[in-house]
Amino acid sequence: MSWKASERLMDTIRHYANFPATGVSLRQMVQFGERPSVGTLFRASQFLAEELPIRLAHRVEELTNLPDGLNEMPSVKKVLDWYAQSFEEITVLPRPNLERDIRERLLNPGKFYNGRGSMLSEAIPNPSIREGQYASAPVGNTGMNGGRKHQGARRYFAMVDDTGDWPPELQAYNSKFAQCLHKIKRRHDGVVTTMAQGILEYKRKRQRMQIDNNIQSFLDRFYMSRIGIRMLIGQHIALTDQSHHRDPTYVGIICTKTNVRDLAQEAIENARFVCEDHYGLFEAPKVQLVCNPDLNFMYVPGHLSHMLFETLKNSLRAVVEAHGQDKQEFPVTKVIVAEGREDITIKISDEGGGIPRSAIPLVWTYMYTTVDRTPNLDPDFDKSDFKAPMAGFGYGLPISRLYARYFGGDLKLISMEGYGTDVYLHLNRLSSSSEPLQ
Ligand SMILES: Nc1ncnc2c1ncn2[C@@H]1O[C@H](COP(=O)(O)OP(=O)(O)OP(=O)(O)O)[C@@H](O)[C@H]1O
Repeated sequence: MSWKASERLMDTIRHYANFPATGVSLRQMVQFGERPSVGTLFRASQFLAEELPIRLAHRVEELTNLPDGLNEMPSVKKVLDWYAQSFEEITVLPRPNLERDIRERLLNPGKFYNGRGSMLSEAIPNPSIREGQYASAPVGNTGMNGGRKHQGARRYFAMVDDTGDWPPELQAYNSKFAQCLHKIKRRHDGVVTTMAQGILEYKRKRQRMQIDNNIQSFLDRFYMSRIGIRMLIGQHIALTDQSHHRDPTYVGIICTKTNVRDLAQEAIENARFVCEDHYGLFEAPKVQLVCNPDLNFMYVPGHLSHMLFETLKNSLRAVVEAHGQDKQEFPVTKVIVAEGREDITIKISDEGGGIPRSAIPLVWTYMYTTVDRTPNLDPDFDKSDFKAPMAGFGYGLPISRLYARYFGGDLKLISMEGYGTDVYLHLNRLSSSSEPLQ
């Protein structure tokens, strides 16, 4: 790979990094409906063609300025190059030249659509975070009163009329743009593993056991931003690709009727399977699930599966290790799902001996694990987004908490040392809260 960012590109990146990211809510993401029109998709592409470079630019800036030589680690540089290259690909993609009336139609959809054009439910602040907790750069420092004005002009969703007679350039641009996003998504598949590798390189070089608070909060911001970028990209690709017959409960990758019991059951089976496999058990410890079978809500099934699988794996591991692999019977882990007006809460209770209180803050740090041997980190090992290339890296809990917070939920852990652990996964069902990026 000989790609290298030019000085000019870095200048453009610095310019984009002056603008704040615009958070989008789950509710806004589903407003597209099952089959958005060419015009609507084009508007969304235009939003993303500015928003994604802004988000990527913030990451490049942060990676460039990482303290204490962390920015010099080969794997960190590799990640930085991916971000810069993706930034370039989006910003150089030629936009179509549109006739005036088409531009009018796109910009003032209301006029053509019985006044229902650009309706948009506003995103409310994310309740799970302190203001600015995952924000990229000091906002306010945007010069030319840039940020705000710029932000107001851009909307993620605008319903544009669906008469079908859009010029072919629009359709062509939409599919080029989606292809470009697809390529970028694939390029970034290995970011978590490669970044983890970079942190390992740093820890070895500096002979550090743990990472400090600065680096911890950088990683939180970095991975949170990655969740958002991939969410927007994944959503856009899925919305554009209307070739196959889709499930009507899906809008992009969001399922408007995510069935909690089915997903939990599947996560339990997967975690038990991994546990049997890992410890060579005839039968993994049992898990009891208490959940209303009709409980559905709007969510991204991939995110929920990921969080459940990670926490269940932890519980099963703790149970087996606390009671000994040679046991015939283990205490049952309980998964209780409660349905409130605001939240759906999933409690995972195990009798795996708990965690000492002094170690609780550590479980949220990256790279904290009680697995003796961290597995070999080959960035190509498993590039799938959700499955567990991280086994034994200590990424399970902190990343799951980011997923929960991303849509206004949270992940909490309470332990009784000597007995077991309760993990509470709160999922916000109002879903109008913004991505926690501002
Ligand atoms: N239910 C639990 N009971 C006891 N200890 C736990 C439990 N959940 C997590 N831990 C402790 O917290 C540590 C960190 O958990 P985390 O899920 O972040 O990483 P990991 O399981 O070690 O590796 P990974 O999840 O990345 O494969 C674990 O190594 C374990 O010591």
